[in-house]
Amino acid sequence: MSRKKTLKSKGQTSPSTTLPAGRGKEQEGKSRKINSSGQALINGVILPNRPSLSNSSEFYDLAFKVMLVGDSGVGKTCLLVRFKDGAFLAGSFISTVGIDFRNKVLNVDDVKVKLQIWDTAGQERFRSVTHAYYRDAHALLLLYDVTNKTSFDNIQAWLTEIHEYATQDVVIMLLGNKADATQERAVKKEAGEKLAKEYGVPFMETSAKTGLNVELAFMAIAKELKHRSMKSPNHPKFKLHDYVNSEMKGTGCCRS
Ligand SMILES: Nc1nc2c(ncn2[C@@H]2O[C@H](COP(=O)(O)OP(=O)(O)OP(=O)(O)O)[C@@H](O)[C@H]2O)c(=O)[nH]1
Ligand SMILES: [Mg+2]
Repeated sequence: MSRKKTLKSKGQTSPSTTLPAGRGKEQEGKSRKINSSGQALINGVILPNRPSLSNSSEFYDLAFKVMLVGDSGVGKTCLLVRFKDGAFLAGSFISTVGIDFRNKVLNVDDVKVKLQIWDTAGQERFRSVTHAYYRDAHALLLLYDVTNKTSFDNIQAWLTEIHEYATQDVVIMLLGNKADATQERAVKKEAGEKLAKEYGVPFMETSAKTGLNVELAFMAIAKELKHRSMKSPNHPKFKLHDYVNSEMKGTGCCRS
């Protein structure tokens, strides 16, 4: 496999992936408009141009799109900032408007895997914007907040939405965030485990505040996507559930 330096021209596909030409169902005809600057608008929200996976100057071998989804306030933006910058956004909560993305290249068993991570707005009014991006996603990190029972109860609805808009083989992982907030905890870890088992998805508790399992969540996704795209009879099968269960740390630790 040759290591590529990415090209800057628009519309090029990555070595590992092709971008679907179409968009999510919701976007078709419904409330999609183009403004005078040529930008796409859904329900009045300006959509950022979806960057090509290869549109960066970083070296990588494989590239994938990962989406963060879940109710507003569960900690999607904080999780991404912790992963990308190793910092925690404490203080006042600034809700994401529309959608944003950050890139990070991980070294997975000597293969450079670039994750383009899309941070979506959890607020209901931006839902149609989020729908438009599901189809391009290779993996979804679905978050709830362990201090907010409603965000946990809404996971089922999120999964229904995912099954409607995302591709069939999208990798899904369930994360119970804010595991550091022991005093305010409203959802037991066992409840998260049970729900994840019901839906057959891997699960872990995370904390954007302490960094608990944050690196692991993204690394596990990167490993799974890498193994899927490099399938070869000589490589032993990667088992995402087993990897997560063996590497996961419980609350009280500060793995980052
Ligand atoms: N204690 C604790 N607080 C957290 C954690 N992650 C996020 N928060 C806090 O939760 C609030 C919401 O975090 P965000 O990351 O902005 O939430 P979001 O999911 O991006 O919300 P939307 O953009 O509206 O969808 C902020 O006040 C954060 O400081 C965590 O791991 N532990
Ligand atoms: Mg946000």
